[in-house]
Amino acid sequence: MSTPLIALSIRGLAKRFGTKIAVDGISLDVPAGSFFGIVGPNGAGKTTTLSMATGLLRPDFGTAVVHGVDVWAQPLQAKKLMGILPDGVRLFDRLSGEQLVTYAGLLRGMDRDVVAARVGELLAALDLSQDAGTLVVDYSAGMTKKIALASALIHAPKILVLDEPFESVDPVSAANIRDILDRYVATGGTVIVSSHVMDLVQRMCDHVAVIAGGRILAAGTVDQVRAGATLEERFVQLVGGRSQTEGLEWLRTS
Ligand SMILES: Nc1ncnc2c1ncn2[C@@H]1O[C@H](COP(=O)(O)OP(=O)(O)OP(=O)(O)O)[C@@H](O)[C@H]1O
Repeated sequence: MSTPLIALSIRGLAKRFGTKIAVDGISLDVPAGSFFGIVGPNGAGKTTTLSMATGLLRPDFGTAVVHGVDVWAQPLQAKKLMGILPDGVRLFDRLSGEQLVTYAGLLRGMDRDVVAARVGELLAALDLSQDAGTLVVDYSAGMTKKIALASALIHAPKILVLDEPFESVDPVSAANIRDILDRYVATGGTVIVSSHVMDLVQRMCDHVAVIAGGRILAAGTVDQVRAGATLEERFVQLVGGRSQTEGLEWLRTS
């Protein structure tokens, strides 16, 4: 069997905030054309890792290479290859949804006519056409997530890195987004998603990495990692930390 092409290669990424080690030397290969899930408990280091891997947060140590391009040594070339949906996005929210996605396309150096056509299609696919003219500051949380996703897709990148893309998104929109991502992967694109929803990751992704305490606890195909159990069962086994329900005796109404 030939070695798979690697879309994203992370080596020894580490980040400390004061005394807190958020990411403690993470190495990971994401095969090209894979749908790769990143899961882990709150505070595990997922966002910090993805931010360092996509050029948003400078690592203390380590490297990230996207399709052979070093993210920190050649940021412009690397960013052309990536579409990023960061967590807690701060958008230019005094623009309308349509203006924001158009701006994202023009920033990428795309032709104005192509941008206009794609913006229309993206807004329709994400059920935002009705609100194309509404200012993003007036969007709901789910609508904001979707318009940020549209901005990440407009230039048809080779790799998509999506931090919690389904958070706050309604089930119909989530199904539409999954269809869009499935089609993108089927045509050779690579998707990396972080999520807390194990069931979703198990159904949607072909690969997964479990992160806790800034380290990788397991990584591989979903079937390898879950090893016969459900991903949720395996996650709880690996991560531990189910808290006792003792205590909180005061939390009752009678
Ligand atoms: N800018 C920052 N300053 C200080 N500490 C930070 C900063 N960003 C993250 N941390 C800390 O680093 C650790 C990892 O945070 P991170 O946001 O990467 O976790 P996460 O896995 O994405 O969590 P969640 O699932 O809750 O979104 C946490 O302990 C967090 O408090």
